[in-house]
Amino acid sequence: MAETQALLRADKSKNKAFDKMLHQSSSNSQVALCAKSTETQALLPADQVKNMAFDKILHKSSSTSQGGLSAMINKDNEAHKAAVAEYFQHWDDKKAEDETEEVRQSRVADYASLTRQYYNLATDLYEYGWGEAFHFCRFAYGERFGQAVARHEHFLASTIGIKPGMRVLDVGCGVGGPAREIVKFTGAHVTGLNINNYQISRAKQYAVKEKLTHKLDFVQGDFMNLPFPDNSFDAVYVIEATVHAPNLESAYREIFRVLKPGGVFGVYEWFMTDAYNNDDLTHRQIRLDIEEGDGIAQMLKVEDGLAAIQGAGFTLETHYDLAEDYANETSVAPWYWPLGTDLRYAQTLADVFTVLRMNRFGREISHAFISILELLRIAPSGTRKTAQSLGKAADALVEGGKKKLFTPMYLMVGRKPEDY
Ligand SMILES: CC(C)=CCC[C@@H](C)[C@H]1CC[C@H]2C3=C(CC[C@]12C)[C@@]1(C)CC[C@H](O)C[C@@H]1CC3
Repeated sequence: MAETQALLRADKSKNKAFDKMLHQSSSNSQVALCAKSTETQALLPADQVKNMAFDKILHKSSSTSQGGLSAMINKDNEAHKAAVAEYFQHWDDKKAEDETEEVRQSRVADYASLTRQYYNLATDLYEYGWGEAFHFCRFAYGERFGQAVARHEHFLASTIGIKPGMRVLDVGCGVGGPAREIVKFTGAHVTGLNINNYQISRAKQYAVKEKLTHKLDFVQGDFMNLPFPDNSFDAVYVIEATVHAPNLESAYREIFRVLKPGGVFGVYEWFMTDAYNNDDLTHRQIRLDIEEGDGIAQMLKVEDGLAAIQGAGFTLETHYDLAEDYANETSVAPWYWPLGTDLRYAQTLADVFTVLRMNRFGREISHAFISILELLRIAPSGTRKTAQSLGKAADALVEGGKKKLFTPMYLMVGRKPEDY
């Protein structure tokens, strides 16, 4: 029964990258083998099996690599090329001035493969440049980069009241950096969910390495169709992930469904602010560059998010923009500073070196190096294009942050009514 339902729910859309590869790649027989390897896979929807096989071939053994750079060069070239083509078809030659609703809707319709392929391409660069927690944060006086990142996670965990013994869901868990930190900080059990197979396999490995497997599970799945029964979790959190949703209210409604009555949901959401004007071409270009370089089909405004969380059934308990904290509270640097050019915000000497892998200067050097690796065929085809697109997004994030058009940390806390 459950199997039939899973098959009925299967996304019928074709995985173009996989099909292209099947015809081009030297690893065809490997693809076929992977696609029908285990009994478990026979129970999964066909497209999910295909995606798993594709991702396995693309990443080869790089999911066990130590760091981003060595993982980056250990890829199947044909599969990487196919992933780049599938991802960038949505943005190549698309300019802000001639953006139409139709173009945006075609991205939205393809959100699942768009998000999956984005993280197939960007994960190693993220790990190399930023670390294992894929989100922004606020910075306090004298606080190291890593400390600030962890504090952002602690803040959400304590705001939604995560306690030892609770069962918690992390939606869009990346490679599990925040989930590991929240387990250590609270003693709760955390299940991480992610659409990208590669991120899930890395998250599982880090959990083993840090001896946390008794407190952590990682499950591959789409947050638009959560693979959990109703009323499963005491708390759910999202850190900068549901911006990939094709429909935010439906994503939040799934979270509402899996939460127990009285359970709490906390999210740091990416939004364009009230200051954003879509008729202003400069504003629109900033939004488009962020969307392209961050794998986002369509970014919404704060007002849409507030309507979505309440429309999903939550009682909204708290909402405000943590980015505003820089102006009036305890932060000494804006959230976007590590991507910019101003090294004076560094709180420790170590941060100067950390930030050199992320900021404008460091990016220019590392992206030139990556281009050489691709020319020498050490890095797979399309690595340079991906790095350039991430760089463009970084500039747009800084610009959007400076102009207060965009925030990556709009906090919303909602509760599922006790009597639901
Ligand atoms: C995409 C979403 C919803 C969240 C991720 C937020 C951030 C962790 C990333 C947004 C832009 C990313 C860039 C990098 C790391 C991760 C982000 C800050 C790099 C610094 C990684 C190293 C590359 O050489 C340059 C990247 C620029 C963008």
